[in-house]
Amino acid sequence: MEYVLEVKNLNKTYGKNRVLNNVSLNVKHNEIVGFIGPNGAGKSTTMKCICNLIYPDSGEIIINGYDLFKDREKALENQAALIESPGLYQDMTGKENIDLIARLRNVSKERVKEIYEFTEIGKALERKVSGYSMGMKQRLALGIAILTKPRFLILDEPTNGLDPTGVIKLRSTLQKLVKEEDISILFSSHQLGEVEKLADRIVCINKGEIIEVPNIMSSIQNYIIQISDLDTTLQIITNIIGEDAVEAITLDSIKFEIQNQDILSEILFQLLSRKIKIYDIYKDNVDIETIYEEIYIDNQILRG
Ligand SMILES: Nc1ncnc2c1ncn2[C@@H]1O[C@H](COP(=O)(O)OP(=O)(O)OP(=O)(O)O)[C@@H](O)[C@H]1O
Repeated sequence: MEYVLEVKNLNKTYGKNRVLNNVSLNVKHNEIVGFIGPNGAGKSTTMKCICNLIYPDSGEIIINGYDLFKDREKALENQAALIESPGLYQDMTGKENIDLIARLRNVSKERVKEIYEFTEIGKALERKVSGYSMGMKQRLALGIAILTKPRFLILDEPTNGLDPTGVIKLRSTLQKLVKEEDISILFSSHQLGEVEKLADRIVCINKGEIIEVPNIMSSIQNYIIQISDLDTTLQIITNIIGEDAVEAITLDSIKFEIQNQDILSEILFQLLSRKIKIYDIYKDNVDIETIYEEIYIDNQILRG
């Protein structure tokens, strides 16, 4: 099955306020999708609909092939969610929290052991949750969420409240989930750097509508090249791609933007044939903040 989540034409109004307008998005098998958008854009509302916590006015949600509104139990069986702060029993130990849910859901002893390991909480699993750091609580909650081996995980702002170490650890935990547990993930976040590092793909929402992410992430490639002769190199690259796409950034390095690999080959060929030494060349990725600015700040239509 290609998709673990298909959301089609979701609409939701609160009174006269239309908060979701024909929202459609999907998550493919083994994919991590980042869901971004400004405050009040509709991220949580979309996620709550997917988790069946609220009903949309219209639209379709299919989880692992099961229609959420026609085959609710089967659809939800394949899904786990952390929507608000982890709902853990603070007066119980980490282990007791896991064991309790495992008993309620008939989870095997073997799986429970796997989850102890997964949390990477170690001996502290014997301590009360009230003394845990935010990161430990989150890993525990994630472990509990995946006890029943769901296919799809939905996380609303999972990096909220985590310190930098917690954020780095969460990233590796989620990547491990995709690899080892065969899980696909949809997560929302305001921390653009995190989205960029974690997501395979980004879905943007603004004022209740999904916006196409400009394809600049894949089509534009920025390179930085360090060379022996700045002036001649500038001239060669400018002749090939025009002066707007080239910029000297230090006394011996140049940044340039190309649309396809053939142009890069042409540039390198010409530099080498003019006996210019290339000390270093590397790709400078278009960062997500540039994309965010382009979508939400520079775009007049969206601003209005
Ligand atoms: N229960 C509710 N009753 C009325 N309006 C609501 C309700 N829940 C959300 N809204 C409105 O729906 C819109 C979308 O809110 P939502 O929480 O989905 O945004 P969000 O993208 O998750 O924002 P944030 O990044 O701030 O969490 C907002 O205008 C919000 O005020």
